Amino acid sequence: MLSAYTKCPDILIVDDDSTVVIALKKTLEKIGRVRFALNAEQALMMINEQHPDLILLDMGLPDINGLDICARLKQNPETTDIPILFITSNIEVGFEEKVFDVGAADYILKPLNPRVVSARVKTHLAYHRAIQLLDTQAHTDSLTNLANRRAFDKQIVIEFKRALRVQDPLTVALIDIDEFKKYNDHFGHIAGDECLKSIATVLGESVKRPTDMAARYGGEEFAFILPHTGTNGARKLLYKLLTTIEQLNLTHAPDATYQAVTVSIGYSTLNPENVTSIEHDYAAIIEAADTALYESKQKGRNCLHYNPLALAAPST
Ligand SMILES: Nc1nc2c(ncn2[C@@H]2O[C@H](COP(=O)(O)OP(=O)(O)OP(=O)(O)O)[C@@H](O)[C@H]2O)c(=O)[nH]1
Repeated sequence: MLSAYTKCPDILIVDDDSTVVIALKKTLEKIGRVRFALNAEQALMMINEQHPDLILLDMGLPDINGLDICARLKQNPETTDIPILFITSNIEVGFEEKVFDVGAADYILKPLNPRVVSARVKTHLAYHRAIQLLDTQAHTDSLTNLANRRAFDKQIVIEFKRALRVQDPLTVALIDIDEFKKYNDHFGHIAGDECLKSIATVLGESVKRPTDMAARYGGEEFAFILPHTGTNGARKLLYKLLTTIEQLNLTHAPDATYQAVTVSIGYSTLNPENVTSIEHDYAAIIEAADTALYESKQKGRNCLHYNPLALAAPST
C-alpha cells in the first residue's frame, strides 16, 4: 500500500524532437525517474515492458498520431489509468475537445515553460498516486492485509473468463479455520484477531506466483485463486498449507478437537477439457469448492477435499 506513496515516479517522455526531450528530462529529473522514446513504436514497447506513472506525449509523432496512441492506451485495462499529458504547439479549433475525448489528463503548450511543466506533472502524479492508494485500500482487508472480498469477486471473474478463453486450468480453494468460535470464546476476540493474522500470513506466503491471489473471503474463511494450476499442483500446495498451519502450533481452545489451530480446505478446478462454452458461470467453481469444504468439515476437519467442477450449459 505504501509503495504507491514512496516509489520514485516513472515518467515517460515521447517526442521525436531531441531538444524537447533534453529540456523536459532536465526539468523532470527533479521529480522522478525519466525515460524517453523518440517514436510511438518505441514508446509502446517501453510502456509494455514497464508501465510508467505518467506519460508526456507529443501530438505529432512521425509514425503514429499521438491521439491514436492515447486512445489505444486508454482502451487497454492495463494502461487506462496512466495519466497522459499532451505536449503540442497545435492550437487549432477543436483541439482541446480532441485531447480530452481520447482520455488525456491534460495538455501543455510549446514553447515549454519548465515551471509550468513541473507544476502540471506534479499535480497529475499526485492525483494518480491518491487514486492508486484509494484503490489499494478499497481492495485490502484491514485486519490481515490480504486481498478482501471485493478484490476476490473482481479477480475471479477476470481469471475464470481468461481460463475459459485460453483453455487453461484454474483452481479455487476455500480455507476455513476450524472451530474458531471456540477459540474466540476461550481466548477472546483480540486474541482471535491475532490468530486470524497469523493464519493470513501463512496463506499470503503460500501463494508465490504473481497471478495467484490469497484473499480473506469473510470472517474466518479465506480463498485462493490459482490460475494456471491443475488439480495435482493445487493438491500439493494445499496439503503443504494444511501441515504448515498445524505446525504453527497455535494453541486452540481446550474444548476444540485438535490441540493446535487447524484449517479445513475445499477446492475445485476448471479443467480445459470440461469446457464446452466460454459463457460458463464463474459462480460454479466457488460453489464446487464450498461443497468440498463442507465435506472436509464433515470428515473431521484439518483435511482437504476436492470436488470436480460440473459445468452447466450456459443459459441462452
Ligand atoms: N476474532 C475474530 N473472530 C471472527 C472474525 N470473523 C469471524 N469471526 C468468528 O469466527 C467464528 C466462526 O464460527 P462458526 O461459523 O460457528 O465456525 P467455527 O467455529 O469455525 O466452526 P467450523 O467452521 O465448523 O469448524 C465466529 O465466532 C465469529 O465471531 C474476526 O474478524 N475476528
